[in-house]
Amino acid sequence: MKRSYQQSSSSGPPKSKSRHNPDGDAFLEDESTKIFAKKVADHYSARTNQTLEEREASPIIHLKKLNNWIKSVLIQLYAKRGDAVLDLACGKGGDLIKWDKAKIGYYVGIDIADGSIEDCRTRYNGDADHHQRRKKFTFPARLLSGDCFEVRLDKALADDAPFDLCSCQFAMHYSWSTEARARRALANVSSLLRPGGIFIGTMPDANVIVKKLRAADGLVFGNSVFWIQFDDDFSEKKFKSSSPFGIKYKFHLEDAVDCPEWIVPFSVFKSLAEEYDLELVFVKNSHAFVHEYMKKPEFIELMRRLGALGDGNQDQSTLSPDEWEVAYLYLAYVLRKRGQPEQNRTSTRRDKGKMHLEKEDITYIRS
Ligand SMILES: C[S@@+](CC[C@H](N)C(=O)[O-])C[C@H]1O[C@@H](n2cnc3c(N)ncnc32)[C@H](O)[C@@H]1O
Repeated sequence: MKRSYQQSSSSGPPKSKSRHNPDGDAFLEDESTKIFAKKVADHYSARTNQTLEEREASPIIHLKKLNNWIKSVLIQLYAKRGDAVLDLACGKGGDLIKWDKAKIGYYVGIDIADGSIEDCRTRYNGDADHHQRRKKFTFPARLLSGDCFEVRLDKALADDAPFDLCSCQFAMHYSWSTEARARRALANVSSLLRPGGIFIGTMPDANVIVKKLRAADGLVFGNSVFWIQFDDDFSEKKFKSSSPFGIKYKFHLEDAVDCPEWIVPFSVFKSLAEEYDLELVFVKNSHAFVHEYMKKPEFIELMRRLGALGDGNQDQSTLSPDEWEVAYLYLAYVLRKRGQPEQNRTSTRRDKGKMHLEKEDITYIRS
């Protein structure tokens, strides 16, 4: 039975008036939720592609490389040849090469930021890759622009599902502004994954953020590359377990992020996911993730190639302590959709995608 977390929230977060309809289907959003979703979309849409030189000069270049390593490890662990992949909040398509290396069979990417989807399209086509011109991707693709934490995706993607793997990298926390959005996010993942399908992701680690908040003098903390600021509403630094949604903070990461985000208490995420038949395989803070997978030769070699810790040769540069502290703010998770995989899964879905995407091929889904 679905439980609503908002029943006893007479004070404290969330301030939002959104409500989960216990019947399950109708979700109402209030204006402030829409405004914040638009703020997030505008922020990411406005971020332009960097040249290789600009990227290498970034104060968080090694953190970006470390995050790419974490995503690559997740993809290498769970993506199989021929898989149909759904990339929720795909951004500018920064993971396309990783999917290509995993030899997936079909890719659907969706993001709320129109500008990012357009960049993803050009990157997929190989027209304007800012890193290098590369050979064509080997999998057909489809791109959509829309709010994947608000819109029902099962209808928009009826011809593309079921997916073998769903990925949501550094984005699930944007769904946690209200219970309705958090549920929509998980309902979308669950309804689109096949039984036995895998959901991989990365998001902020609420335990670490709250611990740092409590250790700080005021409501702001950070270092040379990031700061996090909570509103006065949270001056007591206490969070009710009955109100786990809408705990907003402002996140600034040099050369990357500057927008509102929401705390995702992992225990709530885990139990809400179970309501949608998604069972936890593992969760690991990024530090523990690095320690665990840096024991394996293939991932040590991948780290060397990506250069997150420097290239081990003449290059003396490496991840700074401040970047390593930012890495600690994140965790990686893997969930599995309950049920047994079907023996003979039909794969007509790859015919739905194209190998070259025109502007008109992008589907705009609006609520
Ligand atoms: C930190 S970026 C990560 C992008 C990509 N997943 C990656 O790892 O490179 C967060 C992304 O989430 C997207 N996003 C935020 N809210 C969203 C929503 N409601 N629906 C779809 N995408 C959303 C942003 O537009 C942005 O591209």
